[in-house]
Amino acid sequence: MTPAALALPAHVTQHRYATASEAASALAELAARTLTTAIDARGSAHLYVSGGRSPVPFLEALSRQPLAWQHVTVGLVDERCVPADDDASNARLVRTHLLQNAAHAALFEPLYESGLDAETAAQRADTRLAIGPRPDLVVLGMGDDGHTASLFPGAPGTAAGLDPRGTRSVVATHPQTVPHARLSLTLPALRRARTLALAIQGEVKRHRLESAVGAAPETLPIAAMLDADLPLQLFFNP
Ligand SMILES: O=C(O)[C@H](O)[C@@H](O)[C@H](O)[C@H](O)COP(=O)(O)O
Repeated sequence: MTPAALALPAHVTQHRYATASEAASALAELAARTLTTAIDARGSAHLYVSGGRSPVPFLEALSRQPLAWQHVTVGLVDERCVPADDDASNARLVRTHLLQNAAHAALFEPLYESGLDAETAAQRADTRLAIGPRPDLVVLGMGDDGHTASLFPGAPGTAAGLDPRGTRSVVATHPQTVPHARLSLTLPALRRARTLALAIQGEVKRHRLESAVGAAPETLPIAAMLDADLPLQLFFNP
């Protein structure tokens, strides 16, 4: 049964599904359409994905989508400051679950350079992204605490990352609730996306997202992504 609509503003387009598998397939189809449209229009496409546990079905479904993957560059919205072969690495997650099947032909741009401290790595990534093209699709997740990318409530670095007038594309954050320093795309960088999607699951996240409407981004960073001038494609399953 399709879940009830979430109490969100009208500019949030809601795609609600009974199961994680259905939601993942639908998001993968949106991604394939978006990337193909970008390639047809500009000859290339740039996709930025999130890490964590819940994106795996989406990444696996997207890897099987038949499109001109050789013209697609895949990036990360955030990363843990760990070696690329660490279980916690989002680069490892993407290499394992997305860069396979048809999508093996895509170009991958990691965010973190192993061995660097978080601040130096953030500056290096910022330099790269600052001159990069607009993302065609950014796919965000959200933690139970309302963090998105690696912009965690109250964490050192998050305020700089949420500054709508900030000039950085990438910041280092140091959340106390997770074991590793992080790199995160900033709000201005995320808002450059031509298409922005958010995929969440379960009632805890449903209520956290609904409570973010009108909330201060410092307390609930996901609130910054609910601005009226930022169309958002929400994918939800219980
Ligand atoms: O590196 C990360 O952990 C993600 O980018 C992060 O922002 C994620 O989207 C949320 O933590 C939700 O994670 P789950 O989907 O595993 O709940």
